[in-house]
Order: sequence, then C-alpha cells, then structure tokens
Amino acid sequence: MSDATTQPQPEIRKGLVGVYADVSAISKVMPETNSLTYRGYAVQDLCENCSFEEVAYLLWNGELPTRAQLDAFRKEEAANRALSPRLLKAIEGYPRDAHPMDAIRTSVSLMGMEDPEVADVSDAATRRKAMRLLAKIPTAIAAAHRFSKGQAPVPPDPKLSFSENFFHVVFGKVPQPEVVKAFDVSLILYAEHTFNASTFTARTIASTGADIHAAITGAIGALKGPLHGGANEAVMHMLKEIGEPEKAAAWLEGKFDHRALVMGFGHRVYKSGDSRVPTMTKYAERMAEVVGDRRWMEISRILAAEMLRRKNIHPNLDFPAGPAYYLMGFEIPLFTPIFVASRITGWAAHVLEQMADNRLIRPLSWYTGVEQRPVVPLAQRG
Ligand SMILES: CC(=O)SCCNC(=O)CCNC(=O)[C@H](O)C(C)(C)COP(=O)(O)OP(=O)(O)OC[C@H]1O[C@@H](n2cnc3c(N)ncnc32)[C@H](O)[C@@H]1OP(=O)(O)O
Ligand SMILES: O=C([O-])CC(=O)C(=O)O
Repeated sequence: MSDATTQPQPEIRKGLVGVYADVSAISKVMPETNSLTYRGYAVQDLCENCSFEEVAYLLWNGELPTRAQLDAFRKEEAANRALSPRLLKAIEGYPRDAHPMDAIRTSVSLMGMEDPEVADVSDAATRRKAMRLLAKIPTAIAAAHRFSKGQAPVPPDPKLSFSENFFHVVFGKVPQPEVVKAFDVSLILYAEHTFNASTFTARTIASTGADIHAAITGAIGALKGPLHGGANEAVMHMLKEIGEPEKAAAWLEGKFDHRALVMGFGHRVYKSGDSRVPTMTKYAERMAEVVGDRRWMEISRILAAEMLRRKNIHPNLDFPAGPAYYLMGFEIPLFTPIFVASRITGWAAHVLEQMADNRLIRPLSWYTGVEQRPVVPLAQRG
C-alpha cells in the first residue's frame, strides 16, 4: 500500500527548505542582515585582513593562527603540492574534452586510492588528508587543464603562496599583486557556507563512516551543477552571449518571457542579498580597471538593477565571481574548479565536525507509488 492510503501525508519540505539538519560551529549565515561569519569573524573582515591560508587554518582549527602556526601551516601545504608520477600519467590520459570538474572529481578519487592513510578515518589522519587535498587540488586542476591544451604541467613552487601558486601552475607565471589579492579574496569568500548542497553531500558521505576522499569526491559532483557552483561558469557564458551593455535589458526581457532562470541570481537562504556580493563586486571592478575592459561589469550592473527592479531577486556570489575570473585570464571551464580549490577548506571542516559527533544521515521518503501487487511470472506477462 502507498503511504498515502494509510495515513495523512506529513509535512514535506521539498529541497529541505528551512529544515535544520544538525548543529554546526563552523559558519553562520544571517539572511536578515545579509551577513556571514566564519568561526565568528565577518567574512568581509577576513577578506581585508587575512590570507586564504589563514582562513583555511581558522576553518579547520576554530581560531586564527599565530605567526608561527601560520608558517607551519603554509610550510606543510607547500610541501604537499606535488602529484605522484602515476597520478600525473592518469591525468594525461583523461579525454581532452573532459570538463575540468569531471577531471578534478576523478583526480580526487585517484588521490584517495594513493593516499597512505585512506582507510584511517581518525580525526588526526583526516586532518593530514585534508591538508594533502588542499595542497594537491590546484596542481591536479592545472595539470588536467594544461594537458587538455597539449601543454606540459608546470610543477608547483613551494616558495609561492597558495594563490600565487595557483596562477603559477595554470599559466606558468604570477600576475601583479592586485590580481593575486582579488583571487585570494574570492577564495576566502568561496571557502565556506553552512549546509549548502555540496557540503551536505560531503557530510552525508562522511556520516556513513566513509573517508574524506570519498566525501570530497561526492561534494565535487554536487558542486558541478548549474544551480550550485556551476553557476559561476554559466554567468560568464551569459555575459558573453549578451555581448554589449546596450543589449542587456532586451536580453533579460526575453528570459522573463520564457520564465527562464537567470544564472548568478537568487539564493536558497539569502532573499535580500548575498553577504559576499559587495566584496566580490568591488574586486571584480578592480580587475576590470586593471585589464581596462569595463564591458562585463557594465552588463552585470544593468542585469543586477533590472533583476531587482522587475523580480526583486538579488545576485549571488557566482555573479561577480564569474567576470572576475574571466578578467584574471582564466578560461571559463576553470571557474567551478577554482571554487573546489577553495571550498575544500569548508568541506573538510564539515567532514571533521560530522565525524566528531556522527549519526548516520538517513531521512524518510513518503511513498506515492503503486499499491502492493503480486509479481506476474515472466511467461504470463505477454
Ligand atoms: C554559490 C552558489 O551555489 S549560489 C547559487 C548559484 N545558482 C544560481 O545562480 C542558479 C540560479 N538560481 C537558482 O536556480 C535559484 O535561485 C536557487 C537554486 C539558487 C535557489 O532556489 P530556491 O531557493 O529553490 O528558490 P525559489 O525557486 O524558491 O525561488 C523563488 C522564486 O524566484 C524565482 N527565481 C529564483 N532564482 C531565479 C533566477 N536565478 N532567475 C529567475 N527567477 C528566479 C523562482 O523561479 C521562484 O519564482 P516563483 O515563485 O514564481 O516560482
Ligand atoms: O549556500 C548555498 O546554498 C550555496 C552557496 O551560496 C554556497 O555554497 O556558497
């Protein structure tokens, strides 16, 4: 019998809208004030005063590092950046046209098979594995990207900061400090955001007792979707499709006519503005000045104003991040992998938190299918 024939249907919150699934001490989203804190620090404050490495340390340890703690953290991260020759060879063998998100998902899965502590799900081993993932993910993203273009990978440089090294492994050079700072800020803004879909995926996988590589592989799969992390790529495709500021309003009107989604707008939790957008927009504007191309920010400005006026919908972080990465010189398919390189910090913090006080995540479904019925043997099914 279907559940519906025996009992009244309980309240079902489709998409788990508004459901508190657990407690967490990592970050807090306050939609009523459009604000976000990591371990009690406002994200804007962290962006102006800290490096991405300090924020990674904060997310994993609960406190900002002292100078000595930061030096040790940086040293360990830098020392773990290289990939094994076997992993590099596997990456070289990926299909040339594979999406970089599929490539990094597969690379993280392979890192798990190679990791000497893969089966150890203790807190200490999971922290060491999180560090190895943080360090190796940029190298793996860049290697797949370069192989796909017929270029040799650039070995990571342990003397460079996390953000400098990201540019180094992708392009073979580090841009001016202003560009590196804008990139570092984007990583801080992308690092953590409570129980979003990919983080919840990571926690669900960790709740089964599986290891962090399994959890992060699943999280990357969840992040790829255009309703989540994939939106930063979709935003840039949209801006390029519009092409010129004069065409933005008419283009949007066409979307309204078809009730289509406009990428980079809307959010499950923030309904009156994403806390991270003003900071990211400021740095995207700086990139437009550095590059001397205001077109994308001008189109963005018109879209944001019209979306607000016509639909009362605000942009989310992916909206300014897309053009910022484009202006920094990244190819569009690298945008969501950059999100991975940052969010590994938040994901790992949640995996550790889930493991520290675990209960298997297993909700219920309300059955609405056909009534129970006998199996008709194959010979009698016609
Ligand atoms: C880093 C991140 O992951 S941020 C999210 C990135 N994703 C995107 O930018 C994709 C575009 N946005 C969306 O698809 C949605 O806003 C989501 C998935 C982010 C949030 O979805 P929900 O919380 O389910 O929003 P919900 O569907 O309730 O939206 C309320 C109304 O606004 C509309 N709406 C929401 N976002 C958009 C949008 N981007 N374009 C047009 N209309 C929108 C919905 O259609 C809905 O209208 P209705 O009441 O007439 O049906
Ligand atoms: O919180 C969400 O649902 C999506 C988001 O903004 C993020 O993961 O950064």
